[in-house]
Amino acid sequence: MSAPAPAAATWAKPNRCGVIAALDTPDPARALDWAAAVAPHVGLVKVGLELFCAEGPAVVQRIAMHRPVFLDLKFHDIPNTVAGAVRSVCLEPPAMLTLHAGGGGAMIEAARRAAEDAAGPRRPAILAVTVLTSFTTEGLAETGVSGGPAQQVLRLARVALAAGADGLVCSPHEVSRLRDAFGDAPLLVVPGVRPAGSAAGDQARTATPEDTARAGADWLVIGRPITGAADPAQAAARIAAGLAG
Ligand SMILES: O=c1ccn([C@@H]2O[C@H](COP(=O)(O)O)[C@@H](O)[C@H]2O)c(=O)[nH]1
Repeated sequence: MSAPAPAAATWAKPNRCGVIAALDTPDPARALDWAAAVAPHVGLVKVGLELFCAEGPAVVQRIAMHRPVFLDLKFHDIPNTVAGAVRSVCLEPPAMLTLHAGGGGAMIEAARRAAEDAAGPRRPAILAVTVLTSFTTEGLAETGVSGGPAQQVLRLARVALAAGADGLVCSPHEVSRLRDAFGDAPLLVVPGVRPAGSAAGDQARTATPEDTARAGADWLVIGRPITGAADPAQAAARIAAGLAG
């Protein structure tokens, strides 16, 4: 096991684009094995709905022994309820947490305030998920949103950043447009990343790690290309080396 990380690491914008490994499994032992294996090669590890719903908050603390945790539960509810959920997860604050930008400015402001009140300087970064990376233009139109993902991502980003979000979750396809519109300050955390030759699976708006980093991403969220590899540590090391190069 690598050296224990603080239960809640403070977050900051990285100097260079880094990797967050998504530990998507309902099995805590497997998640802990993956976390230990990839820890030397990644900046954070992601606990998402699958693991959190299976194991609850206790698993977050165990995973955080390896790397700081990006808690990706994508809150979306009325402001009062989201503020309560943020206070609950801030009993042991993760490094970053997510909510849906579509929840609106009042919800995001309430989340930010709750995180500050509950965790002070140890508060997690508040990241607003814009348009899920599995959406195509057609899929988005089915939900009543015309104009395509890029336009909607920019619209939601404006709301989220004005309401106090520290950063955004977007696909590789929107990174450079967000940088043009909002500059360097917002954290851009980007799933839908696929090393050359990896299966896209259900991801629709994808690009390679190198191209996504060049576009201006801060963190790449990568799951199956790492956890589905025969050797997850080697897969993570290869991606990290590609970014360093
Ligand atoms: O728009 C989004 C928001 C979050 N995710 C999460 O990222 C990982 C990606 O996993 P892969 O196996 O590399 O596809 C996964 O945990 C999602 O919940 C996303 O994909 N898109």
